[in-house]
Amino acid sequence: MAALSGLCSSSPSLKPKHDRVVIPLFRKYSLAFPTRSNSCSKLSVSGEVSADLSKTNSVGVLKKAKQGGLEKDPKALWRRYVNWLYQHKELGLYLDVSRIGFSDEFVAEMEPRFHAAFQAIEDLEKGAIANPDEGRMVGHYWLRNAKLAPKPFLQVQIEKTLDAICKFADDVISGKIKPPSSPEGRFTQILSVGIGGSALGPQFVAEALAPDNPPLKIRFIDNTDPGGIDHQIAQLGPELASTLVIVISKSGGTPETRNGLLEVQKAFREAGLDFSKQGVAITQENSLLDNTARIEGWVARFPMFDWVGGRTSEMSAVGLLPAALQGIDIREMLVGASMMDNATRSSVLKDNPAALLALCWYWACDGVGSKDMVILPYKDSLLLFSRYLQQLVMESLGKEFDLDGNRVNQGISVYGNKGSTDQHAYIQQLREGVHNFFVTFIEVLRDRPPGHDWELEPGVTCGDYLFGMLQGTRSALYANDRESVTVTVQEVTPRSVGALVALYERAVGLYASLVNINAYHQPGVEAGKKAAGEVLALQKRVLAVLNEASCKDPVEPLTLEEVAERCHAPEDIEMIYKIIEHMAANDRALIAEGDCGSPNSLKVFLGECNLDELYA
Ligand SMILES: O=P(O)(O)OC[C@H]1O[C@H](O)[C@H](O)[C@@H](O)[C@@H]1O
Repeated sequence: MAALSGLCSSSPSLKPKHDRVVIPLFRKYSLAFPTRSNSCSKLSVSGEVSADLSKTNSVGVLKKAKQGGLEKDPKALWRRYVNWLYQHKELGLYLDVSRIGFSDEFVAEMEPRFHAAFQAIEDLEKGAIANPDEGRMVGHYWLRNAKLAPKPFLQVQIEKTLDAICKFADDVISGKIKPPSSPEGRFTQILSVGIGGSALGPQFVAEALAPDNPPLKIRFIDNTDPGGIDHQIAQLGPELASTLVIVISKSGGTPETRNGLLEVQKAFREAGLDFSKQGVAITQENSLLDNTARIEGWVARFPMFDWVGGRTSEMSAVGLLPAALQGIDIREMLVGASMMDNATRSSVLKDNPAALLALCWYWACDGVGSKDMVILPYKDSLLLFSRYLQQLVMESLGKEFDLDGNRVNQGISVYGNKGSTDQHAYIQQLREGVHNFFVTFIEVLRDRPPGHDWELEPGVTCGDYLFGMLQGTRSALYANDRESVTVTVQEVTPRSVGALVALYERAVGLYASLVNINAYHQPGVEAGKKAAGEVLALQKRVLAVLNEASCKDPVEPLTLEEVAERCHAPEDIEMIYKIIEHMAANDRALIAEGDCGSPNSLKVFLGECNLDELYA
């Protein structure tokens, strides 16, 4: 036992005697490697996709090497484990890639791609326009080490914002900044309104790190679901008077967030509270949200920077302000991230855990996303890590075109909750069913704070069971040729969480370079938003048509076809049916006669006629 804790501890006195000898991999091999333009079929943006394009994106030896199968000899496997084990001593973080079956030939063949990827990351950190489509720099790495920022004014912005966050959080927690009409005389709750990258990081960190009794408890409105919003507000009850509402939106114009804000402001009005005395905005300067907050005189405003993307904004005000208000040590989060950033700057593959992850992803997914990434933290507090990674990985990597305009339909699907809970849900399929995934186990060595554990049977604690479940599942999956990566941390602390975030941010950036895509834009998201806008515009036309018919005397009920005709949108009849069905279910003064199950039988009119609108 003593030997084990010595091996795994980050305490300097318990360090292993010999450092692992690192062989600079990229000097060892000098195999020829096809250039990117040779290795990828050149297709024009408008060109047809080759059915087998995916295979041309894989390095040549990939398929051949895979046919060899996974190493099963225990001695050879142990050698592989020891040979490839990555350790970050100071962070107490380990990465085991031995259960991914890549071969030395594959590693060698990936060398030129990694060279290019390391160069791209170096350029990005120096301020290159790493998001070419949007002409933006990508600077989330500067947030945890402002000295890296390419311009002095950026450095000042970062440091000033961090100081302002810490001071504001201290003032709120101490009661220096307080709500005007709360009996407690201080803020007790945070209601965070935001979506996507403006919610997922804060949600993950709150679940992972908030103390049992935080100075302020946090709740989230991360959708435009009226039921969900009502639930959050109802749960706050009278504590609305002591709730600090943080509205987070980089663009400051995201509809779901705007709606959440309007709903919360209505609740404040109804409770006789002044929202402006309890509202905080985190957004880009001069955005709609920023201007609203400034004009209405909200309690505080914090900036989001143009060069920080939503999904990599956890170390900006987006993640740091809510965390600080919950009593989480945000400077420690930044230290953890910065230490990991240093490690993942190495251009020696074996020394760079993010590069090792990217290598594993490429191998497991054939460089084309052919397998899903199942994230299994064996720790309840890390439950939301997979949801956080879903956006980070899928919004970054899920791209139709590569940087040369070839249609590649890249991406890696991410899902997972936690172990051992998931063992009683879907691990059956992972072990025996369709083989379309690889697993990432997240192992946390410390079960409980020192002095709190006890043996629930001789020699065995509750945490030993969790440990056994993880190891058992890893072995059972591997025995059936299911590959896995294991990331091990000592404890879930602000430092280790910061490091995990930074590890995956870098792995995504490197992997994006390996497959030659822009990880920092999200053109596909616009399509859904645009379509949603069109639905709402159509709904307004439907209402106008129905109003006109309903103002006639006698009222003229219309069939769906007639509504569609009068909206000049016969091709949208199905959408018109869905609009009417939704409005009818929500007491919108709309009367639908007939059977909703037989749409052609429906006749629709409004229960009241609005003459003002008719003649507007
Ligand atoms: O922070 P916001 O501007 O409100 O954006 C929130 C989210 O909106 C979009 O859907 C983007 O695809 C996400 O990357 C972003 O995080």
